[in-house]
Amino acid sequence: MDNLPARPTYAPIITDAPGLNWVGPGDAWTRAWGVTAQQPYTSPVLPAPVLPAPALSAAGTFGPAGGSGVPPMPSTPPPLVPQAAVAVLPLAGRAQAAAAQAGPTAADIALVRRSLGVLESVADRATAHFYAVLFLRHPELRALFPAAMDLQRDRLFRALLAAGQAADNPAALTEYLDRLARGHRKYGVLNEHYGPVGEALLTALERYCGRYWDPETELAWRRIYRAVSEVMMASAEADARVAPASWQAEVVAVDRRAGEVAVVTLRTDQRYPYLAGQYTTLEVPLWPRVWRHYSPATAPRADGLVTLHVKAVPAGWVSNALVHRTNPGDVLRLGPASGTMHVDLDGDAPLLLIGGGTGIAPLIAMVEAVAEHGRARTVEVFYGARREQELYAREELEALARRHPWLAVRTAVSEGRPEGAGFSGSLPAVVDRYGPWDEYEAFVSGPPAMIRRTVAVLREEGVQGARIHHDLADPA
Ligand SMILES: NC(=O)C1=CN([C@@H]2O[C@H](COP(=O)(O)OP(=O)(O)OC[C@H]3O[C@@H](n4cnc5c(N)ncnc54)[C@H](O)[C@@H]3O)[C@@H](O)[C@H]2O)C=CC1
Repeated sequence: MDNLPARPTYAPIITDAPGLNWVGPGDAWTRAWGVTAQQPYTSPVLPAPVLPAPALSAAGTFGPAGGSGVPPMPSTPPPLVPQAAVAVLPLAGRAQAAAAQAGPTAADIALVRRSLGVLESVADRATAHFYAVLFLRHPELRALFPAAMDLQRDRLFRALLAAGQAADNPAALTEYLDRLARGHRKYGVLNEHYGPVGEALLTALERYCGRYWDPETELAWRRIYRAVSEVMMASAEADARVAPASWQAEVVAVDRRAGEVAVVTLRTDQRYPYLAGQYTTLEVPLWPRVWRHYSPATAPRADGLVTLHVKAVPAGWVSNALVHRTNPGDVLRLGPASGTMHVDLDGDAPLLLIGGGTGIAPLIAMVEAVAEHGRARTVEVFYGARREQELYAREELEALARRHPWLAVRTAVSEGRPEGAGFSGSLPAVVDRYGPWDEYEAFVSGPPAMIRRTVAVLREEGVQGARIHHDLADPA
């Protein structure tokens, strides 16, 4: 314990925002989150860096998507020792335990992949069984998860698949788990949660792998789960030394625009680190533990403000809360930024930025980043919407183009008649008309179908895959 780092202190950088300097019961945060004065107060600004230990879930994994139901942190952080994750899956015999402590082998990976293949067709039922077992045995863990578990179930299985697929590429797996662990800190996951999660997982696997479940497969899963847990605990611990688990963000403006879109500006309690083009995860007080992705539409700013573009989608819990029920003074929470869509500001390759609907947000942030810090380079923006009146960011883009001669902005509408110099047609088709783009670094953002179609068009035009960037996990 002596060699644990000193607990970091986070000083709020914003001192003039009434909602942001939480100090205890009765402040804006506790009011927003409905925490009563009687409840033990856990500082949202300075969560104890207690080696939080995610269990595979949310942004694509095991484990809870927890938020306000963060359990009280133990007063003494559990030590992070290599054996910690082994203890999460107690084994019957000593020999078995020793076998499980060995690192995963190539044969283990093959067995785990085989069982994932078996599970694919029953993923829904297996995941539901996993959660049922978990909550039955450990009802206290239910509070870490959102009320509606549908998306959560899908995420668990996708995370298992991703981990299984990357299992024989240690660098890729570690990178994936590191990201996962950082993203899971906001859920309030602790080291001690790994045990119950691992047990429930094995129970569900055993039930749904049928005749493909045998002692070798079980041992393979134990070894892999142990390795995964260790990496995640270590990553979470390392992250806790340098960053909070989440950021409080006070809403300073909500600018409602056409097409059910709102431009929401936030002031975070302390510097929110991100690169232009990346996305954040966001939770609203109305729907605790439900997190959604949104891309900042501004490059990181000196005043610390972060602007998001949000479209209220039918039955979208978070998006409707943001567009219709959020006002200045409300306090939201942000998770750490993620995503590989960002520009190399030292480069000078021309950029092709293709944004559909609110997918234009991260591309505006990139244009700002290039304008502020980049080198001279050509930047071509294609901005599409279904109808002319839904081009809610058009004026902003045109103002940027007037200011920067290296920037060209073209708009396209796929339904109805375009105004002025705008194009008619789907965004991928319009982009196709303007090629060739093979010298360009392309960034594509928007609805998944539009991204897929645009990536296909760019590939047909000869743009190398490595030069096409987007956030879609599976563009195929
Ligand atoms: N980093 C990213 O990739 C980001 C993605 N988004 C996503 O962007 C989407 C925006 O949604 P809306 O504003 O409702 O967009 P929308 O549905 O109104 O469509 C926007 C544009 O995409 C085109 N499009 C839509 N479906 C298409 C298809 N199947 N083939 C070709 N083109 C198609 C439309 O013609 C239009 O030009 C959301 O799903 C949001 O999650 C938002 C921000 C960042």
